[in-house]
Amino acid sequence: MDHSDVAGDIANILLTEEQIGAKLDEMAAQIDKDYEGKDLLLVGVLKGAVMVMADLSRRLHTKAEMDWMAVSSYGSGTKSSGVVRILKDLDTDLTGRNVLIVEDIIDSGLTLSWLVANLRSRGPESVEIAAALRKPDAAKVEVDVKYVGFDIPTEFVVGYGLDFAEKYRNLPFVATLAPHVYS
Ligand SMILES: O=P(O)(O)OC[C@H]1O[C@H](OP(=O)(O)OP(=O)(O)O)[C@H](O)[C@@H]1O
Ligand SMILES: Nc1nc2[nH]cnc2c(=O)[nH]1
Ligand SMILES: [Mg+2]
Repeated sequence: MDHSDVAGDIANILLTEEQIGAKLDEMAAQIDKDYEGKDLLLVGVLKGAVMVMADLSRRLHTKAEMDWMAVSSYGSGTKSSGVVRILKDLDTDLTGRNVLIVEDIIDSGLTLSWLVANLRSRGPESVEIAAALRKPDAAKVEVDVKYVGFDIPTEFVVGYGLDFAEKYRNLPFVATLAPHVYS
């Protein structure tokens, strides 16, 4: 195996591509029910949410717009700094809109609690959250999540949009990394 092959860096696969796909089917069906007859604006949080946005939005029958925000609280490390910065703001005016924030993971909850408050201050009709993953035991602030894929243990995971130092986002599954990767 050469050093560009990621297989040797994976310790444990927590969620397979099939498991993620089946869960997104359920989440999309529920969102379709809840937003029937309403306008829907999906707000993806770059960069981690790219995969879940692509896969969840393509399962919806509801007419939806998409916009993107980039906020960062992690930098290149594995711990949240608690400081959220807007790196790229929305292009869309949220006045009167039904906003559904699409996220890859809720860990401490700091990113989303900040983001929900920020978006709510812009005069939307509603703001809800859809997240593929959540770490219940890592919560530092409670975040009210309407649609959640999987609750996972408090371990640093990569794949399906989630990176370590910008790598591993392109893995189709969610996994932990082998210890040698961190040293
Ligand atoms: O609940 P929290 O502890 O706040 O963590 C969750 C956030 O951290 C990650 O983003 P990150 O800031 O690493 O940027 P990225 O999406 O570009 O990887 C992840 O994509 C969430 O947005
Ligand atoms: N890659 C990655 N980013 C995160 N951001 C918050 N929690 C995590 C995690 O477990 N993995
Ligand atoms: Mg993110």
